[in-house]
Amino acid sequence: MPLLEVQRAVVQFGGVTAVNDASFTAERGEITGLIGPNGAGKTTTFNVITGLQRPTRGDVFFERRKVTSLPVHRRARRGMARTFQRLEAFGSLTVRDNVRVALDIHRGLRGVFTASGADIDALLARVGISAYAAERADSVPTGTARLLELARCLAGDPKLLLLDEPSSGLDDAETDAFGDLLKELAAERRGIVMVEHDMDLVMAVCDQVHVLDFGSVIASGTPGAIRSDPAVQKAYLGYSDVEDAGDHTQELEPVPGGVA
Ligand SMILES: Nc1ncnc2c1ncn2[C@@H]1O[C@H](COP(=O)(O)OP(=O)(O)OP(=O)(O)O)[C@@H](O)[C@H]1O
Repeated sequence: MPLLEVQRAVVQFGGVTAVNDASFTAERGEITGLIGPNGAGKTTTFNVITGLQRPTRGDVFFERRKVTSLPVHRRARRGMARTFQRLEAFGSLTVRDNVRVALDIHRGLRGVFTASGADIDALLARVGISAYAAERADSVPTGTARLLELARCLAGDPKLLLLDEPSSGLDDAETDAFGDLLKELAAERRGIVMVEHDMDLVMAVCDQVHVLDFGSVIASGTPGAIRSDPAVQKAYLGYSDVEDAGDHTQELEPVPGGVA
């Protein structure tokens, strides 16, 4: 039984169908990629999973239980954590105090109110931002702020991590280290679902990839299968034929002005 199951989700905003009968799963211990061109419905799908958006139709199951109508905080309490495309840390607090607050909130829910320094240090070290501990969160580079978001999520020891474009702002070396960290987190039996535009990262770390286009899941499979899927190449590159796509099949980079 999958950790997460999205079943025939539909989200309509007036006349716009942002998510169109989308079904997919994510497993414990695996990294699942959710990819697709701009406007494909990825963020809306995340909102449906976490409870920010009630689907027009369809359901979400987490650990076999239907959570479609549960509010965000109750899903969080069951073990879902999410980072946002837009950064959410407290800008005027230090990086260290942001992690402290996150730990206090999560532990407070369990009746323990003081985060130990060692726990904070461990989380900062885990995501590789110890050097920034004393800096204000609004003064650190974007990539560091994204890693801070991840540390804040991990403070709750989540079963499912939903990451919205986590590598944006990271340089190549940081992205490689981040990929290794994701694999470690998955090896701890967490499920990870990642919306990500960096196809090299997606191809390197994901166990399964689901491709959204105009709100529909047009392909699901391993990175290798996805890369050679003609429907995916068409959505990303405007090619309908694998042969036509030529060397671009290795890249899967969205074309500027392509499907939006
Ligand atoms: N609150 C809203 N009201 C109306 N339309 C919306 C709303 N939110 C999203 N949409 C529309 O739904 C579609 C899917 O948007 P969504 O942000 O989920 O796509 P996305 O795949 O995350 O895009 P991106 O890669 O650019 O972040 C788009 O056409 C978008 O304009």
